[in-house]
Amino acid sequence: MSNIRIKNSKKTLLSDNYYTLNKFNFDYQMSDGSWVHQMREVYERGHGAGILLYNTTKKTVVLIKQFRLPTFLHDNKDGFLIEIPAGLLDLDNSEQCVIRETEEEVGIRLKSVKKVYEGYSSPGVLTEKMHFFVGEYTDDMKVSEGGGLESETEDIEVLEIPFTEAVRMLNEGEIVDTRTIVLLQYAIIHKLIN
Ligand SMILES: Nc1nc2c(ncn2[C@@H]2O[C@H](COP(=O)(O)OP(=O)(O)O[C@H]3O[C@H](CO)[C@@H](O)[C@H](O)[C@@H]3O)[C@@H](O)[C@H]2O)c(=O)[nH]1
Ligand SMILES: [Mg+2]
Repeated sequence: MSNIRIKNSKKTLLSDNYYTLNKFNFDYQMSDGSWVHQMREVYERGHGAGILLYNTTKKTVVLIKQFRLPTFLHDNKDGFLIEIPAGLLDLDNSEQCVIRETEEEVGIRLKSVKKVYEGYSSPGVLTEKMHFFVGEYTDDMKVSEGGGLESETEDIEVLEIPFTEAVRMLNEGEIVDTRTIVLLQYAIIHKLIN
């Protein structure tokens, strides 16, 4: 059996307002070799990068809080979510993107970052691949208040909190953003802060 298990793919545009939603009709070869017809909707909004900022002296991390409409529409009472700083990749590479987003969102100017994972955000429906970073910060890297771009009507609260408090929030279900969960777990596993 060939590695390529789909054929006769036909794409139909459903929406291209801000990002792009397409419907795909295609034939899919099942594991037993038979062919079936399938339809899937796929949302294309590019790729993303996010970072866990940590300070080994103060034993703190920097997270952000912002309104996320989809969470408000489902279960998240006031719609505000605690997250890692993150953004959509423009034409730049993921390191440059995450350094730019860090300065825009939390006002910290990083010199270097470390990529730790790449992973699909929601592979059943989104094309997006997320690039995960960690970065060490110190107080002298603070260059502004952050808060996001006014031109994009971003409204971001910056939270610098003890790592132990972030871990408590993770364990008690107060942090419900998957990307933030992933990087806090990375920090625990790799003992970024002792
Ligand atoms: N007008 C309009 N503006 C939009 C829309 N969607 C997004 N935007 C604008 O695009 C900006 C995107 O900000 P970024 O910081 O680049 O992205 P992000 O929303 O933080 O996304 C990050 O987190 C997502 C997880 O929720 C990730 O999916 C994404 O890859 C990235 O890491 C928003 O502030 C907003 O101004 C829309 O439908 N309409
Ligand atoms: Mg963002």
